[in-house]
Amino acid sequence: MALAAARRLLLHAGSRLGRREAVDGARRFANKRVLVETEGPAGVAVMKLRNPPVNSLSLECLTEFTISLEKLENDKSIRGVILTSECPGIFSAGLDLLEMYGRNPAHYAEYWKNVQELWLRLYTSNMILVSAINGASPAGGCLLALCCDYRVMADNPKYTIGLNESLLGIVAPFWFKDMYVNTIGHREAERALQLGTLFSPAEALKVGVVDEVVPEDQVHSKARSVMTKWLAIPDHSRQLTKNMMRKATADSLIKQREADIQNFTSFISKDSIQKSLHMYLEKLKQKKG
Ligand SMILES: CCCCCCCCCCCC/C=C/CC(=O)SCCNC(=O)CCNC(=O)[C@H](O)C(C)(C)COP(=O)(O)OP(=O)(O)OC[C@H]1O[C@@H](n2cnc3c(N)ncnc32)[C@H](O)[C@@H]1OP(=O)(O)O
Repeated sequence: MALAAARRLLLHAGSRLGRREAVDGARRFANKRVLVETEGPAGVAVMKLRNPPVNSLSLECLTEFTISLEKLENDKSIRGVILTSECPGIFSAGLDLLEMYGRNPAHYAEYWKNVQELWLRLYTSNMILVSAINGASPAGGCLLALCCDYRVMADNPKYTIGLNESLLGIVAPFWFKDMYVNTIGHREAERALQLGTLFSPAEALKVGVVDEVVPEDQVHSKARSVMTKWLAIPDHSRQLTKNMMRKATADSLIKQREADIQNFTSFISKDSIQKSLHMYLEKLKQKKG
């Protein structure tokens, strides 16, 4: 209930801001953790995640992300979205570990429902989505990128991307796995999921996790030029084709959303899984020295 009210408030606040900030034909609206600007080719919005330090997908961040996407979907003048990050060196650290650790089952269920919601919206969006991956992109960060129609990654060996859940002692759910298989094929996905591989940009390009790797200062211009190419395709034929390619994968989650929430909740509540997450969080802390 509280979340629904927050959602209504944010939608309202976002539209007021959108009107107030219209300058020279460029428009912007912002929630606290997501900034949306329309700039560059007509009909294109740039969506920037800004949830420092690492753009982890907290419940608030997921909610704001979903609302921003909903607003763009409802704006018939927008045909494409470039998804990127405002946090230096980080695209997104993925799901917020603190939402999955030390909470109660009701919280886990609420969190997972919102993860599902964002994924379904992104993966089945009628808009053209291009990701400009300008930093590290593990797990849920990689998931965001995989939802896009095209992925451009910065050529910086410090940035890695992949579904690394197994390294945390957790398991990527079937719909993460399905999308990985759809993108890189069964054998590569099987190996990368078991090993929790985080690919360098060059490796990611080789296996097909990303479509293009460019010098860091060209990620945004390349994403824009890719977008221009995709915009040249008639929307109706592109959208029907996208739907044909993605519907079965999305439907398999839609058919069992409740069961998936229950699976997640009981899995993440297990003592052994909480212990693994605790150890992983400690490791992240120790890394700082
Ligand atoms: C058949 C039965 C199966 C049943 C299955 C059921 C289904 C179960 C499904 C369960 C699956 C759940 C899916 C999860 C997907 C995820 O996305 S999990 C998250 C994975 N993310 C990561 O592993 C990233 C971890 N972070 C990093 O590697 C690094 O932080 C970074 C490379 C992103 C950035 O490095 P750096 O710039 O050096 O920053 P740090 O000092 O490491 O971090 C700063 C600060 O942020 C905290 N932090 C980092 N990541 C996260 C995160 N994901 N969530 C929350 N917080 C994070 C980090 O701890 C630091 O905090 P402090 O400053 O120390 O407080």
